[in-house]
Amino acid sequence: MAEDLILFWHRRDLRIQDNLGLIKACESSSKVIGLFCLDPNLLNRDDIAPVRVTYMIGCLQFIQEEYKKLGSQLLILQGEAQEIIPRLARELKAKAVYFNLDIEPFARNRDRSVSEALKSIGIRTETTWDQLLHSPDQILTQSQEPYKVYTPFWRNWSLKPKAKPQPVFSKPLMDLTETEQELAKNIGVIPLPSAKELGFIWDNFLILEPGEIAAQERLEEFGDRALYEYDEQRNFPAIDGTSQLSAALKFGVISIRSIWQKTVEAMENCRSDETRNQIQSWQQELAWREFYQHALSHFPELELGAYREPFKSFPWQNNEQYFQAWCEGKTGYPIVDAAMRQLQESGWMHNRCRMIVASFLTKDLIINWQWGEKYFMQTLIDGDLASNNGGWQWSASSGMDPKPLRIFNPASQAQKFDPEAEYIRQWLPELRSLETEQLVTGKISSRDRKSCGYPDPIVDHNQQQRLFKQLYQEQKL
Ligand SMILES: Cc1cc2nc3c(=O)[nH]c(=O)nc-3n(C[C@H](O)[C@H](O)[C@H](O)COP(=O)(O)OP(=O)(O)OC[C@H]3O[C@@H](n4cnc5c(N)ncnc54)[C@H](O)[C@@H]3O)c2cc1C
Repeated sequence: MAEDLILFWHRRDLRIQDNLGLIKACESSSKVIGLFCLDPNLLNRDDIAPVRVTYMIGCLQFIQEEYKKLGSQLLILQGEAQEIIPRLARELKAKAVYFNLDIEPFARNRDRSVSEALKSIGIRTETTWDQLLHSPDQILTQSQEPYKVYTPFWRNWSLKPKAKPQPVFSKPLMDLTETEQELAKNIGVIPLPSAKELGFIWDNFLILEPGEIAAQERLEEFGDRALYEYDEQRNFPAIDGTSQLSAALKFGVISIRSIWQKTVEAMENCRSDETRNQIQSWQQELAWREFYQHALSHFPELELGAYREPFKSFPWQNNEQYFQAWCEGKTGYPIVDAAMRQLQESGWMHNRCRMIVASFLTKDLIINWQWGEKYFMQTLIDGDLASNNGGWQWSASSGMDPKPLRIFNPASQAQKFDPEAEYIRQWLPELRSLETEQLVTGKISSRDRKSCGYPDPIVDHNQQQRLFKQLYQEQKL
């Protein structure tokens, strides 16, 4: 008897190993064909970063090769998912379409439409949670409500047992027949295009090589080295002290279970509470990722604006020239500009600096955090709705958070976290000749600024901070 044909739809799980939905599909049949949809509803948005698409295409190329090794293939479709997937499934007489669940509002609506369209033609869908250690309905307060504050969420989440990664997957699979192959072509299966062919140009380096091998190697390397000093080093942008795995996590190029397992093994090997705390500090960051995904799943309205009611009508000043200067790294505040140049040139920014530039945009320039949120999505390799929205709302004080007003002083931040100005010099080479003291305090004379071709500060931090506080009080926030 011929094997049932199952389509496995990849989305934020661009890997073969420890992919729970894919494993489930392969348990039900040997004829599993991978599928990825280049959907214009996503690719034509105005907040897509060329660096992110470049990384994603590289990861797709990688799993195409992996499917070939298993004897099957990854089909690339171009078109609206709800239209083209049911058409392909019907033409190929697929028995079912399997996929892993997502929490983003767009994805949830799309998945509903795809599932309904498939159901109407008699094709089953099977779904699995894969991108989180705990799905949103597993972590609730005693009164079965979603958490709105991180610390109690962490207490509950950290105590729950966590699944281990699945054994290495190497089951041989069957491919399409020649006739099925022809049918697929007629439906609109295309060769994998390059990012450039899709209109996204990124000619700089990528902080992480695409594909699951590179992500696993990065995890190994980080786990053997920086993990044991994470808490001490994670706030210093000049130190290579964080994993830089965020893009791999965003696209599911590595599984969250294998990442967690690395921390469990590291905990087992450590001899002191001090080292345990360093590892736990990284676990807490992984929990922030889940906290924001749970929040967006329970409160999809977060995508559209401020969580806290009074912030919905905050009188942002939205000066477009200031915004331009911020984007280009020309505010005249060295730590802010260094961070924005890191973003432009590498498509990634250190977390400490994300907090500094977000505070500067909202509290010093008094510009709506949603402008910054969008700019980050347009430029970040790891741009992710839940984490980015969460990070921006945290910085703007508009989110679910008990401590509402945070204003970072750029000079104090630089003095504390880049005391030798190494990071500033790396990303602002025009300032390399200046004294460290000048760079971290930002106290640079107009004459020195001119001779380095570096702008005067566009605003005065103390003045703007007072103005922001006044506006904040007036809103009775
Ligand atoms: C304004 C702002 C915007 C942000 N936008 C994004 C974004 O678009 N995408 C994104 O992945 N992260 C975002 N973050 C969170 C954080 O800055 C990055 O996840 C982190 O810098 C990635 O570097 P890493 O992989 O070396 O992190 P590590 O320190 O090695 O942490 C490991 C992983 O934990 C997760 N993580 C760490 N910190 C956070 C956090 N604060 N919130 C949520 N998850 C976290 C990430 O998946 C990260 O890869 C944002 C933070 C702020 C303040």
